[in-house]
Amino acid sequence: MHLPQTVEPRNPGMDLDLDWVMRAQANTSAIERRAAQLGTRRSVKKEYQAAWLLKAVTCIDLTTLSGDDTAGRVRRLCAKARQPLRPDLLEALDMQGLTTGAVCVYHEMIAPAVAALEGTGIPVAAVSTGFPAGLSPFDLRVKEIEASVAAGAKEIDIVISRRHVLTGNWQALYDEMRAFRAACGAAHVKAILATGELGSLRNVARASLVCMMAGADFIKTSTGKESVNATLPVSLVMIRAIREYHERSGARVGYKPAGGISKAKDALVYLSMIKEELGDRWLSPDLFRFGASSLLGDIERQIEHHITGAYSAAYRHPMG
Ligand SMILES: O=C[C@H](O)COP(=O)(O)O
Repeated sequence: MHLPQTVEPRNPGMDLDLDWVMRAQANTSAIERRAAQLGTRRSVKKEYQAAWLLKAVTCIDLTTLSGDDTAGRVRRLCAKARQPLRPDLLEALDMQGLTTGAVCVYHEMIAPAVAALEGTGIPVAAVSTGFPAGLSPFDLRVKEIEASVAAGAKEIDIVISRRHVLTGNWQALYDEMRAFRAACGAAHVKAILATGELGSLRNVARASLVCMMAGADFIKTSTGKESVNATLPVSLVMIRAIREYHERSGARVGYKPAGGISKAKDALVYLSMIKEELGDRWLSPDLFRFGASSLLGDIERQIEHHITGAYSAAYRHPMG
């Protein structure tokens, strides 16, 4: 089964609508109640879990973002992206063409990743713009994007300037994102909001809208380096901003929770939240990704458990 990856940008953006941005609110207690409900109930019936976990695999941006990354580590990561589960599991599931959604690395690791993924259709995503703090000079941040696109990255994960959000300078955030979008050219752009540093859910809602208005193809929670990374309340706020933006503009923007997602059961919660809040169209690697360095191992263990266990006959069932 071949699962082609799509990297076409799809959000043309729009003029900054400050009234809309300022109207954006987040009812913190209602959001937290809903998040608690999502986090504690069983998200997916047991007999369907293997099918959902296979879907999760296709949506992983398999990531290494460490100071001690080497070409060898990146090649091993790419081998895992090409064949994310053990061969016997893939054969049992008849999923030999299964791949992760992308591989995500720093700029210096793009070349070995591109070489290792040649001919697979798996895109290389590069973190950029002075990741993770985003505090290097603006012109260098733009040049970094251009260099990564020239090196073969098909997706660029930029970090926004948190200070623009914290000071309510929405025009500056919009202009910055617009410039990053332009520098990406045909590459797909994901805007990392670093939500753990934005101070409030209302700021998360407003920053999400501004980045989408400026043309972000995806909005992403975190770099993985903040002290608080992806959470369910933040995800609900961002997903609802995506829905609102789609209703108003017609454009579909993707969602990427990232940072600290390492358990298969958490992946199922995210997928079920996406299904309920945005619908099935978003349950696809072109509109949903997990940014994760250590999720795949647990998914592999859980899939093995499912196909060797009592639910082995049911893994082909549609998601329900
Ligand atoms: O963008 C991806 C994140 O940096 C990955 O975070 P993680 O290492 O906590 O999975």
